[in-house]
This record gives sequence, structure tokens and C-alpha cells, in this order.
Amino acid sequence: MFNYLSQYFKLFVFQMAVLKPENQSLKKSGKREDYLSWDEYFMATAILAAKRSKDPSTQVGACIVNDKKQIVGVGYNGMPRGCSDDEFPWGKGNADELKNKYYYVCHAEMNAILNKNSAGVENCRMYVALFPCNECAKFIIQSGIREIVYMSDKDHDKNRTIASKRMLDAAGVKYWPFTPQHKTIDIDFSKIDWNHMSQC
Ligand SMILES: Nc1ccn([C@H]2C[C@H](O)[C@@H](COP(=O)(O)O)O2)c(=O)n1
Repeated sequence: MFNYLSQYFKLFVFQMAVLKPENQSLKKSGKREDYLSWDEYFMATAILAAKRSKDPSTQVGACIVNDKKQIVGVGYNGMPRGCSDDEFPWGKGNADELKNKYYYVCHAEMNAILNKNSAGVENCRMYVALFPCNECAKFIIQSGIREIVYMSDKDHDKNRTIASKRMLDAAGVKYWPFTPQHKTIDIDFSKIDWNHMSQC
């Protein structure tokens, strides 16, 4: 009995020592608190990539991440290599369909998969600004990507999205929408103190 009480007392003393104000440093390392979550970081990377898109109406970005939280592929919607953005059409709604972008543009998801910097993207997660269309769903499934995190489902009632979800569901690819905790993630080069690299 005495031994039990003695051990309990030692544990109590240790706990009080750790929690004492002067030892708060063990709990408060002083780390910055307002950092991006992993999901925000990867979705923001997709949105940043979308800023490279020349599409005047819809800029889409995608970011592929492996189970070690390493970015293994990034892409945005754009014309194929060698097909000049200044010569191929960015139109939509033209009676002559060859003057619209759709026959030519590569989707962000496809580019992210083809831009992969690893042997494969099996079992990876894709962060994408806009829900994948049916053609992208085929690429995603065949590449082995297992999860999709998306921001916009604006085309949810279009057949290309309905067919996409039908295939993704059948293939067991999970998908869910993402709501970032930060309303804005600013990259304002003029606001960064380059002498101290502080963005706070
Ligand atoms: N999952 C998707 C869907 C569309 N895109 C690209 C392809 C086009 O550049 C644009 C769609 O144009 P809109 O009809 O919205 O004017 O977005 C993509 O990359 N991934």
C-alpha cells in the first residue's frame, strides 16, 4: 500500500512540475499558430496552379499528394505542348465547334497526372478546384488515385459530372468537398519582409 502511494505521489509531483509556469515551454514551444492545414496547403497549391491557366472563363488547378503528404503532381487546364495559347481557340458557344476550346484543352487533372514527378500516383489523393469530368474520372481511376478533394461542383447537374461520379463510385474512388479554414490565403510579394522572411 505504501509503495502504491509513493509511486502515485511521484507521478503527481512530476505532473505538477511539467505543468508549472516555468515549464510551460514544454507545452508552448512558441511555434506559429496561424499556419495552413495540410488540406489548405494542397488545395491552395491547386488554386495557385490554376492561375497559370489562359482559359478566360474557367481556371482549374489540380494537386496530387501521396500518403507521405508529398506533392507528386500539379497541373492546370491548358493547351497541349506545341499548341500555342495564342493560336488555338479559347472560345465557347461558337456554332463552329472547332472555334471552341473543348476539342483542344487539356484538363487540369490530366496534366497533374502526366506531370507526375514519381513513378506512379497509385493510392494518392487529388486536390482539385472543380469536380472532375467523366474523361478526367477515367484518367483518375486508371492512374490509381483513390481520393478526390474538390472545391466546386458547379457542373453537378451535367451528364459529364453524373457519369464521372457513376464511374468513381463503381471504382471505389472516394470524394468529398473541402471548406478551407482561412477565408483568404494571400501571396502579396510587397507584404513579405524579405530581410526577415516573415509573412505574419
Ligand atoms: N474537371 C475539369 C473540368 C474542366 N476543366 C477545364 C477545361 C476547360 O478549360 C474549362 C472548362 O470550361 P467551361 O466550360 O467551364 O468554360 O475547365 C478542367 O481542367 N477540369
